[in-house]
Amino acid sequence: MGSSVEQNILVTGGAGFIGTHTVVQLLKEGFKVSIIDNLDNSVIEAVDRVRELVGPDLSKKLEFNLGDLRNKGDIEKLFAKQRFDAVIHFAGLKAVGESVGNPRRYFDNNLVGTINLYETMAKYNCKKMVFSSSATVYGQPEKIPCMEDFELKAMNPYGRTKLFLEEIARDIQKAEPEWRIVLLRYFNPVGAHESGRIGEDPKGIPNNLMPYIQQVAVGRQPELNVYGHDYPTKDGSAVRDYIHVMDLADGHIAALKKLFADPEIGCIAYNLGTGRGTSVLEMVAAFEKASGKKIPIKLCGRRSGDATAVYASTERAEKELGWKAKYGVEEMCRDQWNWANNNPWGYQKKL
Ligand SMILES: NC(=O)c1ccc[n+]([C@@H]2O[C@H](COP(=O)([O-])OP(=O)(O)OC[C@H]3O[C@@H](n4cnc5c(N)ncnc54)[C@H](O)[C@@H]3O)[C@@H](O)[C@H]2O)c1
Ligand SMILES: O=c1ccn([C@@H]2O[C@H](COP(=O)(O)OP(=O)(O)O[C@H]3O[C@H](CO)[C@H](O)[C@H](O)[C@H]3O)[C@@H](O)[C@H]2O)c(=O)[nH]1
Repeated sequence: MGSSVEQNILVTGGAGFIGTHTVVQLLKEGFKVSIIDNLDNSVIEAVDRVRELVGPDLSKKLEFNLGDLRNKGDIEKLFAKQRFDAVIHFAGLKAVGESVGNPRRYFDNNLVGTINLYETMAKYNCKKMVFSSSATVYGQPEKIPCMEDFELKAMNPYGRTKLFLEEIARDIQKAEPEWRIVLLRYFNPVGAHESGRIGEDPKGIPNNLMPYIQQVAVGRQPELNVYGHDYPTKDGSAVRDYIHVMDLADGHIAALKKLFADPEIGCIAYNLGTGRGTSVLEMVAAFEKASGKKIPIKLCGRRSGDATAVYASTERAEKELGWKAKYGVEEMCRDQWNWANNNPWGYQKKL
């Protein structure tokens, strides 16, 4: 199982939703992990639970550093004291609506933070990077499934940061061919670790579908607004490619292994999705079945900027990374409910 030589991975944003799940898998695979996170959208309790999940021995290989990527000195401190073999870069802001109202915050955090990271990596000759991109770079795709070589476009400032950061990665690698960069375009990450100990815990009222459904199920919200019921889809609601966060975590391990194994990889994008589309109403029904709870819904108008149907072509990831999603919507809802039921207020003890 474990890697033959113990490789040391810097995980930015490792206290967050996808970060915590990936760190669990990295430690189990035998990697050493250093997290840097400013806890802007996460809590230290999440990292404590990662430690609890992997046990005391593997926990010794996990280090948490409070730091902000916008502050180059915070990154520099880490690189000055240890060698990193690669970086998995999750840290970033991700709320579409907030990015429309406050684009400078998004450009500062996501762009400046990432540029600081590249500068420091280059200085210390660490030139392997796995970057969190998003299906948002496909905009409103003209065709589905989305293939990695489709034309890219951004629909909002958040999406623009992902698009710019993809372009920046391609430019850096072109100018300095020794860089190896994998851009992972996540579709819609949902679910939680099967233990129910870690999961998604958004601050404030959730924007995304599954955290919202989860809060309705535990009584924190009265009903779900279904945005759009007149789309040209099977039931009129919009279709997305939901992917279990543990599958996503394993996708990062596969990407990392590819980075280490393939000197010719250059800078390449991979979709991480299941290749299957599920409508909002189908997701509600699946969650009701998994939880045994009724989710009251209100049919509303479309949410501005939403695409009708988006799902991934998974061919490239399957062929080149040897990775394929294992879980379906049933397991996603089962694990999301297990997390919600055990932690109705997320990582908070009580409100
Ligand atoms: N969850 C999704 O739906 C989704 C979809 C596509 C892409 N992504 C991308 O994946 C990445 C991880 O997403 P997530 O869902 O785990 O989000 P998250 O908010 O749970 O995790 C991001 C983490 O980064 C930290 N962070 C933010 N800015 C930072 C900075 N300047 N310095 C240090 N730490 C900082 C936050 O505190 C948080 O712990 C993000 O880049 C996001 O844009 C997420
Ligand atoms: O309360 C809600 C929330 C969402 N939806 C609907 O559920 C679907 C999924 O919405 P999400 O907000 O969960 O996800 P999106 O597909 O809109 O976007 C998410 O996934 C994208 C990748 O595909 C980007 O990464 C983006 O940043 C991220 O928010 C959409 O049709 C949306 O209108 C509702 O009906 N009610």
